[in-house]
Amino acid sequence: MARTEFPLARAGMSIGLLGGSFDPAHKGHAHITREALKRFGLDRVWWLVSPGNPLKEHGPAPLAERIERACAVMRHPHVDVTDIETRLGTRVTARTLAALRTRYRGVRFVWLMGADNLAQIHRWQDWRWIMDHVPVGVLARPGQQISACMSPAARIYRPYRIPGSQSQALAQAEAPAWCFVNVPMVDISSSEIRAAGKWTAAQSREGEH
Ligand SMILES: Nc1ncnc2c1ncn2[C@@H]1O[C@H](COP(=O)(O)OP(=O)(O)OP(=O)(O)O)[C@@H](O)[C@H]1O
Ligand SMILES: O=C(O)c1ccc[n+]([C@@H]2O[C@H](COP(=O)([O-])O)[C@@H](O)[C@H]2O)c1
Repeated sequence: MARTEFPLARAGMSIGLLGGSFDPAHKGHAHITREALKRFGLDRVWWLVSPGNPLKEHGPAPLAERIERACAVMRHPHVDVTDIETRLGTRVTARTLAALRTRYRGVRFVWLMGADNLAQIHRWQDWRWIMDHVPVGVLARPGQQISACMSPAARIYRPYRIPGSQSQALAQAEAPAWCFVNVPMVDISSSEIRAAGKWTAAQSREGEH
């Protein structure tokens, strides 16, 4: 369900944060969210529907539109679709994470992302702060395996990698800690949907390709 305020969370809970443009949300997002809940033993996942990726030149569709679609795509009792970054007034992930850690003392946050973002994270603002302060869960994405595993972030933080077989330990681990899980993959992207010029309900439902 969509949150119109900051979600509640108790100290000790582990919450995965999936940030994204969600322009639009699709079944790949829903799929990695379900896998992350299982593989990283998370209590909840919050989708952070971004006001706009700091590295993308063109702004996304209006936030309300993207949130509405995200809510249609992701229906799960342990997942919240949120506009937290707009409420915090930040679109830079390191700032978002710092603000959430202050606001939710005692909550264990895990940053979630697809393998394509592990390949690029070294271009994000204060990316080393993210890696040094928040456990990171990376989910396989078609065609991204090699670039992710050879990336600067993967190389620099190799000593802190938790094997996929121990993924349940990630949320309780002290950062730096990251884990790549080789989950079954769903080959779909928002850019592909935008290029096709339409969004259909079938693109949102898991199991339909
Ligand atoms: N099919 C997928 N498999 C694995 N991870 C995915 C998939 N689609 C999106 N993600 C991840 O979800 C997060 C949000 O993705 P985003 O909203 O940018 O969707 P996208 O499909 O990558 O969009 P675009 O094509 O516009 O770049 C990112 O961490 C991204 O890596
Ligand atoms: O903080 C940054 O510099 C930064 C640069 C690029 C992307 N991000 C975040 O990465 C997440 C995925 O972005 P996107 O547009 O690929 O869905 C989203 O939460 C963005 O805010 C963050």
